[in-house]
Amino acid sequence: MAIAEQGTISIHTENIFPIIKKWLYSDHEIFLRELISNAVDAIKKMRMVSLSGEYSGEVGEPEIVITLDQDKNQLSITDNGIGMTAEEVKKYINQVAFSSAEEFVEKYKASEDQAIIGHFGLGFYSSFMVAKLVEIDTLSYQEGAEAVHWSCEGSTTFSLEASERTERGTTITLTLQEEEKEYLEEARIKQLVTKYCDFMPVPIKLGEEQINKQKAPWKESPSNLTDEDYLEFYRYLYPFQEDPLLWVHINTDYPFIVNGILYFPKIKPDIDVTKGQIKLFCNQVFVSDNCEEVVPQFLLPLRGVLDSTDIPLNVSRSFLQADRTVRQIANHVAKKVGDRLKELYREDRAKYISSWQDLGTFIKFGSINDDKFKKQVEDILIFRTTATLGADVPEGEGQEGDVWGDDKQADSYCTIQEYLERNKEKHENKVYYCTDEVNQATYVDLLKNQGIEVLYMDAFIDQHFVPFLEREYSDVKFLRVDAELDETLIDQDKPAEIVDPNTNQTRSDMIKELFEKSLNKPQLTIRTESLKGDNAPPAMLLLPESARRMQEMMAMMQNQAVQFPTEHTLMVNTAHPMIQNLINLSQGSVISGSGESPSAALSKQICEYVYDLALMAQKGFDADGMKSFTERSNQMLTKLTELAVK
Ligand SMILES: Nc1ncnc2c1ncn2[C@@H]1O[C@H](COP(=O)(O)OP(=O)(O)OP(=O)(O)O)[C@@H](O)[C@H]1O
Repeated sequence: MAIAEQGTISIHTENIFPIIKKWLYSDHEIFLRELISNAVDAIKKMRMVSLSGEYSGEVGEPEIVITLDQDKNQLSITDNGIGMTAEEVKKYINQVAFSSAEEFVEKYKASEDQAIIGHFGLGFYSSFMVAKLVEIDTLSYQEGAEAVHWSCEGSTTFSLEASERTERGTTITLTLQEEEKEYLEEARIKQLVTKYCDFMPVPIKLGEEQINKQKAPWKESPSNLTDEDYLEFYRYLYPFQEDPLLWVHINTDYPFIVNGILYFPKIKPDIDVTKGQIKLFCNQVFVSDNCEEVVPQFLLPLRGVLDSTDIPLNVSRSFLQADRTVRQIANHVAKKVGDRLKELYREDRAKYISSWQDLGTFIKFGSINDDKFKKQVEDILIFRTTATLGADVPEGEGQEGDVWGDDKQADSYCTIQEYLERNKEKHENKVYYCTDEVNQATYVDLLKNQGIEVLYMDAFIDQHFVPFLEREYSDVKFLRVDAELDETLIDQDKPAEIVDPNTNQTRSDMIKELFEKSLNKPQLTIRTESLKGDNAPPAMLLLPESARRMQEMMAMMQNQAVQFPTEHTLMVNTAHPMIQNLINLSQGSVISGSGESPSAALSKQICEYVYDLALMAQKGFDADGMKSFTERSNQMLTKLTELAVK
């Protein structure tokens, strides 16, 4: 079809009112935030005009007063700001979406701390979400200005007339709709002022009483704040919570403006890392608790306040995420957080270490999630080690409850790089780690006694962090202490002694066979080695790293507890005197009638017992295992006592 007509689609203002009323903001309560923001702006503008010398009269103490009139069903907000002339009312109020803020700021070139809140020229109209009648009573600061009264009942018609007002400033009076009467309750208004306007820089009064805190600590210079000030602010924002570990004060005005105080709380295991607790402000006006779009995910466990006029807050979430400035701000905040951690590491190592349990979770989570952050913190990512590296903590500084315990003996911590460097000669590109200090104690001891250093990776997050480290250090092998025997633990020099000339069997072969027969578990691999060191146990279980990981992964995917791997190795220490005795015992010549000799039966029982003990060192027993272990123990003790009394 040929184009018959072209034109411009016209929008009628009549259509705009219902939209404002219904959909401008889904939350009706924010009308109060908008009107108070306008009042604060008017007061700031007055100060600016006065500073510019354009106004020489008294500015007076700034204040905003909220009045509630139950009888008239009215809520009003009065400020002693700049006021408006009839011309300004026509220009700024009648023309919806024509904000004077840009124009004003351009004219007076506002300094940063005087920044104006309003930008869009729609905030005022949000009052129609709750009011059936809105009135403005205003007198401009300008010489010779006449007070005016504007009123509108939520249609496109308004009336503008002269007013009796004699005081400079503006009063906005809302006659509330029937279903919005909650805004006549003092408690509701106080709650809203605390939520949105608590830190606005002008006293807000309900009658005689000031109901906002007014001071915004994040706008202060850090040098003016003491530790107690920071803690007090935290307790105010998050009452009944444990004090934070540390904080970072962000004060940036180039290339974007962002102020804030972020706190590191103690991290609870049940913390929801998808929900942020940082409060977003725009020019000291509370905007939202949803900081998920503005700060990188790994920073979500942090708490506190971020305030920026450069975050476009009236836009959709997806737009926010894609916004370049927002991304820059997010990166900047992350960098500041990293810097603060590095500063603590440098300047107060003892505190860093004593807070490591919480900071570590955060730093590891951040490293996994953000490459830039990882690079920033990799030199301060530490692990507790079995090596004694000299005191990280000066003598006498240990406190009860600190990681180095009551005996003031500091645990040592080091980075992966330091570990690798230090152990290069002994075992290049291998990291031995322990995930459970209690259950893996035997293995850790064995390695420690042979001078092999072990790192503790026993934090909740380490299960995910070890695979991450493996990707990072691709040529390094990470071995859990029970995964493999290090060559240095094995006495290689012991000659394979042939003890049975008929079969050519060595002692090791015989031990292996004895255990295989006695235990009769096809999935269990028996391995024999002669271990160095007097304290080496008679036997221990080895869980191959890859099989164990696979099991852990499956358990995680199915949301089940990790099962003990059925495929494992019982490593029998042929150098242990008990194992050596066992061979002699199994070959014992006592034959009693038909069947097994008593000594062979006893050696079988001891084999089972040795396996029990090795299992117990790893994971403990289930109910059946415990029962047979107790039975076996009692039988063995009975035999021992029989021997003793003979
Ligand atoms: N209490 C007041 N005193 C003086 N001028 C006011 C007052 N309230 C509103 N105005 C004027 O009306 C204009 C429009 O206000 P409105 O709240 O609609 O938009 P805004 O504050 O500029 O932007 P936003 O939509 O972000 O709130 C303001 O820019 C200001 O010039």
